[in-house]
Amino acid sequence: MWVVAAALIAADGRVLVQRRPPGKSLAGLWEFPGGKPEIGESPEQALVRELDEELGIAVETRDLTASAFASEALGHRHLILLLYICRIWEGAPRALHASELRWVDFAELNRLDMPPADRPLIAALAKLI
Ligand SMILES: Nc1nc2c([nH]c(=O)n2[C@H]2C[C@H](O)[C@@H](COP(=O)(O)OP(=O)(O)OP(=O)(O)O)O2)c(=O)[nH]1
Repeated sequence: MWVVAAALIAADGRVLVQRRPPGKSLAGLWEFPGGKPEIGESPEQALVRELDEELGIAVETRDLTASAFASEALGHRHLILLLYICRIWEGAPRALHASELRWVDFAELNRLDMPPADRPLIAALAKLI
């Protein structure tokens, strides 16, 4: 399973995370916004679409910087999670799919309950920003 996700980074260095809603797999855990590419989409096109659907923001593919990936078993599937950094977007993110959004610094990011694939990504992100 391939998933693309974005670390949106605000001017003050905080990162946006969203909470997975009840009824979904991994409900209640915090994640980077994103999702699965559809057939025929590039990873960057998929992420632009997901950020529009999930947060209502407009992002240009050129403003997505490929940054890190994680490879983790997830139940009986195997997840490859591609993380992009994004610092430029239009609009104010709203929780259109998530139960909650939060802008967090790295100390908070490390304390949040996130899926296992996200742990190594946070460590990688800390070195990149
Ligand atoms: N967007 C996102 N997904 C993540 C992260 N970490 C992580 O393990 N995932 C997993 C959760 C989901 O299984 C999958 C993303 O799928 P999705 O959000 O598009 O769809 P979904 O919840 O319906 O997925 P699922 O029920 O098939 O697991 O990737 C993350 O940081 N961001």
